[in-house]
Amino acid sequence: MAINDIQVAISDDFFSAFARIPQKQQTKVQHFLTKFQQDPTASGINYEKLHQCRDPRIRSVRIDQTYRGIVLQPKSGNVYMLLWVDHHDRAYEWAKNRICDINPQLGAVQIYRVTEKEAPQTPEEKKDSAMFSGLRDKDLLRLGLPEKLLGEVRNLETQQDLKDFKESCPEHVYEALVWLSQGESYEDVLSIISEQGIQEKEVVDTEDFTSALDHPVSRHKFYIAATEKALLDMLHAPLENWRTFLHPSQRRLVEKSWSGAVRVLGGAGTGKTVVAMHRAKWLAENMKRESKDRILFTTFTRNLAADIQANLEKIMEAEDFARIEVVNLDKWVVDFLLEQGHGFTVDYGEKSKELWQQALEILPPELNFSMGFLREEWEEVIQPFEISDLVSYVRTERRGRGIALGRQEREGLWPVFERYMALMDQEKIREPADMMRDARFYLEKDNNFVFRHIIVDEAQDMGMQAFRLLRAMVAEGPDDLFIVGDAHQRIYSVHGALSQCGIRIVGRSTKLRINYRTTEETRRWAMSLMKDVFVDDLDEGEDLEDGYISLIHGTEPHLLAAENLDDECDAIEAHLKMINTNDGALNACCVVLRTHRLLQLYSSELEKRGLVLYPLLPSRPDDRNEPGVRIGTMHRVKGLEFDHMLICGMNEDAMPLMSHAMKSEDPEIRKKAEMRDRALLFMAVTRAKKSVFLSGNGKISPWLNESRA
Ligand SMILES: Nc1ncnc2c1ncn2[C@@H]1O[C@H](COP(=O)(O)OP(=O)(O)OP(=O)(O)O)[C@@H](O)[C@H]1O
Repeated sequence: MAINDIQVAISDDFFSAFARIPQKQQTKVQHFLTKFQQDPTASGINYEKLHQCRDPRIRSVRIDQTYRGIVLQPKSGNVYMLLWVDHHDRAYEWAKNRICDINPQLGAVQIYRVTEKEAPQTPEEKKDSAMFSGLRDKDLLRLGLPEKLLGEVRNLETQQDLKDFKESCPEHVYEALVWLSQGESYEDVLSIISEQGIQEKEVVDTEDFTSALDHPVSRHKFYIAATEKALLDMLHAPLENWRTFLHPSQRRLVEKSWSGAVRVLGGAGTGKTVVAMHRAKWLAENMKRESKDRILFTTFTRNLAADIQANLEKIMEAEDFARIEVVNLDKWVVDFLLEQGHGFTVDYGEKSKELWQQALEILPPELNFSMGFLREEWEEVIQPFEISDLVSYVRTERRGRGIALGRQEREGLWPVFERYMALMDQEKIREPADMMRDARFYLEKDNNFVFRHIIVDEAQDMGMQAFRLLRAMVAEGPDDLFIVGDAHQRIYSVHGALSQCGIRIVGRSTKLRINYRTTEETRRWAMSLMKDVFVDDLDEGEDLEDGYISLIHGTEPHLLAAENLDDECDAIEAHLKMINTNDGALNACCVVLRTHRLLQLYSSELEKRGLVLYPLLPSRPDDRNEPGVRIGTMHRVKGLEFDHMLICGMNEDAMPLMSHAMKSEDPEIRKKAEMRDRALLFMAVTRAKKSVFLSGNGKISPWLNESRA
């Protein structure tokens, strides 16, 4: 808010237009905005009425001789809205058919475009072939459709018509139309949007822009700078809309006090990380200044934690940011245990294989179980349920195991597990899950709640020990835990249901549904991979795939089955060259392979063809200023995004990978291993913003075949 209670609201379109004008004019716009924000009524600001403009409130303002800003000046009140900036002619053209008003049903500010000649608006006139012929005018208006667009909506017949209409339509109405066009019922769409705080109001003052700007839909569109500095920072920041323009469904989750732990599900690219970051910011900003409480923002992977830390620092004041610790959970545990004098080091599998071999020496010969089976029993039963003696082992239900074990077999197996534990003690090492358990014991012993709030990203990859530890790190109460995740992308851990770990989310569970990253074509292809499989909801229920949409469109994923490796690599090279010609920037392309062996093979093949490659390494962040096609294993791209994804080497033995788990005697373990690879492919595909290319050679992956059928 500037002086004299004058409000200057700036639309997201204005920022996009600003980013496109030359630097010289950008500087002039900044000078103009500083003046404008101080006093939009100053005599130096020349408001000019546009004669051909459909909206009588729209004016142009002079930036310099050739550039103009487009402003809305309501008849009454102290609100000024900046809508666009451009070269004189283009600015006038933009403004000509634009209308900015308050929707009489919802009370939100909307910007939309009417056609030169509005379609005839005979009430209830409907074509049978029209997409929304089943709905009455009043139903459409209830969704917030501006009355002036009713005729156009009545004329929409195909998906393409709907796509073309996107530019004219307010975004939240377009979302509702897309849901309807995908077969969601009108009632379901109403309930999705009312969940976002978008509801019909009984009384709306269509001249009260001050109140209307507070509506969640308006806040998704307009930015009100609190200070001059905030405005200038906003102009200087690269244009990343998520920093400011949260979708109503996202804002609702961020700015709310919850009575306990919250779970947020959402498909790939629906902004879970964005929401989690804004949640941390909101919590920090709403703490009492003198409070010593701390917030933990934790993730599964180290790289993501580093990214989030850098992003939070950009969007927060230093004083608030200082209250937040951003760290991946493994690292927090290691540091915490070190402080406690725990004396064990974490082993990520380097030493444990040898210890298993030693432990296996005492397995009675009549029990013919492989090392793989024993390790699975350890990871799926002993470790998560913290079994520490034979009596408990014999009594355990062994959920999720496909091979039954009788009492005698368990009695025979138990000494092997005991020996493995003793060897670990002797070597002073612990597996990551055991480190988590030990950390929890320390916390529980001292009743030590280290944090006031905890935010968890990538929760699908946290196992039971992680959830139990998180529960012990924060006292149960309002806003204690905020957990976001998507089990479609579980590529590491054994599933730990929240409720089994003491985390109660009943009545505080919600879903993000709009995909901001991938195209609708990619989203659907990825979803088809999960068509007939059970995907959990991080708890004991199922995450149904209904109700997700993407508002961006592109090409269908390109699938290629080559005769041999040479042909496949030639096709990859040709595809990359085509992208380079059409879209530039090879550094926004990423090639991924299932294994390190395949990564080496394809890297050398592609280099032979003269392509410059930039390997993705765990030790360094991806620096997009460096040239080269990005290349890495599929696991390496978790949490990242690229314009174009190329998923190569999709052969029968690579996807799903014929790993130990896939060869397990236990059908449940095979099923889980296959599911992990499906999730891995799902995750890799959904890293793409613009296009996806999938290729294999010889006998190709059944997943490429299935989707080609
Ligand atoms: N409100 C928003 N406005 C604009 N862009 C957004 C918004 N929310 C999210 N995005 C963008 O969408 C993309 C995906 O966001 P994010 O990484 O938070 O999603 P996610 O659900 O965590 O994804 P995944 O689970 O696939 O890793 C990012 O490019 C982000 O900047």
